[in-house]
Amino acid sequence: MGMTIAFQGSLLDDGDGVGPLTKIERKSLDRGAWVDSLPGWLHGADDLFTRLAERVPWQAERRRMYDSVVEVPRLLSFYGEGAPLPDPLLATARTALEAHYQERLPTAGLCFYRDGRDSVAWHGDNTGRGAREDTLVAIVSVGAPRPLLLRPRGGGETLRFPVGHGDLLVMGGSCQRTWEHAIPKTTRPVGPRISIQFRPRGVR
Ligand SMILES: O=C(O)CCC(=O)C(=O)O
Ligand SMILES: [Fe+2]
Repeated sequence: MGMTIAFQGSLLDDGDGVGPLTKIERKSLDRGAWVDSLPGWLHGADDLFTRLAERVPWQAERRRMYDSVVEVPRLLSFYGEGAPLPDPLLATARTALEAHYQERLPTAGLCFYRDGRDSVAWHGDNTGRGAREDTLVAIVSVGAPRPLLLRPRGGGETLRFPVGHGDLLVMGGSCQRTWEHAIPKTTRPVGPRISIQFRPRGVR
């Protein structure tokens, strides 16, 4: 906690930085899952969007689906353990999250949703130990908001969290095993959004 206060002070000077995580709100979901959310957590989010859009080596990926090869409907970039993050503000965000949750979050996955045709289908981040253990996935969003949807695996009410412009959303507990999340496609005109997912070792 002392750490949180220390870097807040040092970052307020130039407008960039993160707010106090003490204001985060937890919503308990059933089956041992929870979601923490803090809108507008990251200051300077719009400039960060511009920097990331320009500087990150974005990749279009193709995946095999049955007999055909399909383009993944978003651009991706992955910063594995030890890889320097593409922006100092992301390093600040990670340090704050690690201090708050008392857990190392050494990998960062970045997704670029260019427009409403880009999306991510229903899934849990349960490759690796997320398949069996409780995990934490912290998502920082910059650019235009898109709804992140959450629903219990096997059916149930869908929850909707609009995320963009510096919002923080953290999925925890059993969330990756017992719930699924998605960013649905939309035909409405929407601006581009970049999502940064911080994860513990062995979670993907
Ligand atoms: O764009 C997001 O915030 C979600 C991305 C996601 O679920 C994933 O990459 O696993
Ligand atoms: Fe995910």
